[in-house]
Amino acid sequence: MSDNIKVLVTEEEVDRKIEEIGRKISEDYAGKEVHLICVLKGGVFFMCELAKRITVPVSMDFMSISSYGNATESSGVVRITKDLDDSLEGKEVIIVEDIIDSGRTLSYLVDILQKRNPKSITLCTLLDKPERRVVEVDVQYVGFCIPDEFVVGYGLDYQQKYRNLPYIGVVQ
Ligand SMILES: O=P(O)(O)OC[C@H]1O[C@H](OP(=O)(O)OP(=O)(O)O)[C@H](O)[C@@H]1O
Ligand SMILES: Nc1nc2[nH]cnc2c(=O)[nH]1
Repeated sequence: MSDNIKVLVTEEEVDRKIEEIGRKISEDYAGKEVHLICVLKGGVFFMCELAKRITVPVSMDFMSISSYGNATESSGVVRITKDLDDSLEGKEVIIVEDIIDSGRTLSYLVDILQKRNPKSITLCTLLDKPERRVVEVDVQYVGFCIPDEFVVGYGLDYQQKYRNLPYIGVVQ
């Protein structure tokens, strides 16, 4: 049986927002190059669309961190399941996420990636659930602040389904 999904952010709103963030990053990094790091799997749709909107030179790498498994609540356990391919030495790094919830994943990531000597690390997320924050994280680029509801679409899954929805929705 398929679930009923209530639309929270439409495809048009997501597209417009990504264009806006892409423009802002291009202005902020004018004359520089950016190295985008995608946190798999959820961040992949957002990062690909965002990369297309950035006008300064872009390189990309991918990393997988497991913090949730198939549950809808954070276990607080974060582990690297796929590390980056490339060095971060001297790079202007932007970590791209689909969502920040407790903040544990990004806090952990920033800690370990800072040790690899990037020139800078900034954080970019499509969605933010500020009410859920357990660990403080300094996020420079936020698409939408959303209420404390479990959302799917645009990379976000419910039991591995719905990542391919072109909008953000809530499973009813
Ligand atoms: O702020 P936090 O509470 O740490 O939660 C955010 C993390 O949770 C989601 O990943 P998930 O573990 O669901 O993996 P997935 O992207 O492969 O679905 C999301 O992509 C973030 O990485
Ligand atoms: N799919 C999904 N993953 C999450 N990880 C943290 N919050 C969420 C959420 O609302 N939806």
